[in-house]
Amino acid sequence: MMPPEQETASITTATSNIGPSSIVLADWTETLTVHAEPSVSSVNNMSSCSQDDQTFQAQREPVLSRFTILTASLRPVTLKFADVACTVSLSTKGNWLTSSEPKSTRTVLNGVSGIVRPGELLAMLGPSGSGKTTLLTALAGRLSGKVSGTITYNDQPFSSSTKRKTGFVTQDDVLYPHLTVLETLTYAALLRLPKKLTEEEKKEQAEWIITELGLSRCRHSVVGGPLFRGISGGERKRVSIGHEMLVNPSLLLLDEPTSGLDSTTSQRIVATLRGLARGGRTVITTIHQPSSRLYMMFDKVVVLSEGCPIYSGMASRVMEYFESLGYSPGFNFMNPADFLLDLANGDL
Ligand SMILES: Nc1ncnc2c1ncn2[C@@H]1O[C@H](COP(=O)(O)OP(=O)(O)OP(=O)(O)O)[C@@H](O)[C@H]1O
Repeated sequence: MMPPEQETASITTATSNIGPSSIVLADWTETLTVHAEPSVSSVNNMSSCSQDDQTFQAQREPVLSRFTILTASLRPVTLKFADVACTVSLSTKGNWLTSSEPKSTRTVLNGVSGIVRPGELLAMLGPSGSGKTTLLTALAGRLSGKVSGTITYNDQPFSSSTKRKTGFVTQDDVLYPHLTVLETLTYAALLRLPKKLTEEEKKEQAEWIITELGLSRCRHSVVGGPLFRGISGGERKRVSIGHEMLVNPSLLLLDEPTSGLDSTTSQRIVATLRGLARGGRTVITTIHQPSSRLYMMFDKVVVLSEGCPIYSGMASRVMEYFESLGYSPGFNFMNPADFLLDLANGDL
């Protein structure tokens, strides 16, 4: 049921809001702007991936030199995945509860394909257990050995260079509960940024992230943990995203960045991700049940049902595609994400 990728249209949609000078990330309490990024045309005119990247890079350089150290290291990544499958072993040996059983396997992903270019935000949708996290982990290069199919980054296999360009925000973030937001990001900056930067420059980058992600109000609050209260869930997610943003990843993958958050905070986080994508990054996120407002911010979606793709392509074309197959929502104004989840659950 998966349609072919329709790339020409996707690029136009994905980049239509890119401005030449600055990008508003999200409407947090502070005014948030991110440095100048590539012009619309630099991404719109892409024809092949490698050519895309060269054009993109060439047009970025003069602009980048005016901005932060973080932006200057950006290297666009085009991620392609084809026929990705993953099988896991279920039981290997018996224990005192169960008798010894023959080794069995389960296919948790099967035949998933897609492409995400710099400037695009791709969302993976599907019911719980459909394989979203597994696919995200595979795309982050963290499932080697268990995955078949092809996953390439600028037409190359995963490498240590790709790893350096990749940020991965997991569902269960690991942050030190006793540190404040400022301390968390400053220590991360001191440890993770290149040695060629001075301590002052590294601290500046941590400050920059705090402003960009609207964390100024809670900069001196402790992160907290299960045993004592700290910052809110949404702020915590933003600290985790900031932690990965510090190394200015060209490829950013996030597992459920909006889980447990109210719709306004979720919208701000997705707007931030979209802003990061518009800055020339390739951004991929899993998401459970996005509202229609969130759905509209996605450039592309991959919809999984029991590990199999039922759609991979432009977010804006999904209804049109399923209507052409004879599936349509019962009424006019249905959230596309709800419709897709009903389909993936086999409820339509
Ligand atoms: N190593 C493993 N061993 C056994 N089963 C696994 C393993 N990894 C994944 N699975 C199974 O694969 C399926 C897909 O898991 P995955 O975490 O990718 O789903 P998901 O769509 O992200 O779910 P959720 O939305 O609930 O987080 C699940 O049924 C899970 O139990």
